[in-house]
Amino acid sequence: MTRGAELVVDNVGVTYGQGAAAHHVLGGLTLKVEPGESVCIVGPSGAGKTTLLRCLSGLSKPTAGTVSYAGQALTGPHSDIAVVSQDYRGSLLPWMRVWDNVAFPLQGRGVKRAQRRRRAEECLASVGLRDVGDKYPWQLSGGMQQRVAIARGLAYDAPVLLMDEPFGSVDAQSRFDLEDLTLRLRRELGITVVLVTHDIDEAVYLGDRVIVLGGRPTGVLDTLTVALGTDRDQLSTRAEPRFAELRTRVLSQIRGEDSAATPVVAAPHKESV
Ligand SMILES: Nc1ncnc2c1ncn2[C@@H]1O[C@H](COP(=O)(O)OP(=O)(O)OP(=O)(O)O)[C@@H](O)[C@H]1O
Repeated sequence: MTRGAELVVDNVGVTYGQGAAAHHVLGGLTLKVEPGESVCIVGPSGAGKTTLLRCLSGLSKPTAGTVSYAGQALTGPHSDIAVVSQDYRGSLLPWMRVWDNVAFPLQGRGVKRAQRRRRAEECLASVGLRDVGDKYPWQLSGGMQQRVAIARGLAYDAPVLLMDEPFGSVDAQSRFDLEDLTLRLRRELGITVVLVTHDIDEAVYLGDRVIVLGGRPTGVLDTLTVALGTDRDQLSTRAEPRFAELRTRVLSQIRGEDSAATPVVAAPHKESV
């Protein structure tokens, strides 16, 4: 079961500033995301991953080219497209109870309170959180708060979920749990996931495809198909030789990009960018 429609980025360019101060971040960037696909986007810091995600969400308009959804150019936020960001602390409203935070997007649609509450509880249950609806976000752990942010992304019943480095601020165990949650939600709800991450292992673990960004201005450097099946497991999938091959390929590309940008680079301790 897949839902939603194709997202297409066609020859997109984004330039910040003007004249001598112009900074051409994205240039001629083209990619397509199929309904129900999980696509992970990696690239060096400052490559423009967040900028690209903002264009995909309709929150930013490209300077050149088009982003379209279901064959229509995006001119603003679309009700089919939900966004989950890294900064759950900034995105959850501390004075609202958890269920109200989750149901917040539905208020603007005129959904009645009782219905909002029911939907919020459903979404909280689907991210493994029950009996926390009446708490406040600050009464929950970081991992739980990020689950609440994901539940809010689901509240709209949007078939497309855009996630910007969503698990960057949680501990390692919560991160694994949230990765598995993302895989499960995608499988059960048939949603499309586009996820930006600095963690190459995470990109390979979660993606049907990994898109590597790079160049000046940034374009698509490589697209890897991750043929690791849909049933993935933190231990056995990561131990597969194919997994190691893919992460090595992505890492070497990103390291190449980094060393092109800065001649002196300290050796990273872990495979993240
Ligand atoms: N609103 C803005 N105005 C001016 N420059 C911006 C703006 N947003 C981003 N930039 C610049 O565009 C470049 C790309 O930023 P962006 O946040 O998209 O990169 P990123 O790949 O997501 O980075 P990181 O991996 O470090 O989060 C950076 O040089 C950044 O300083």
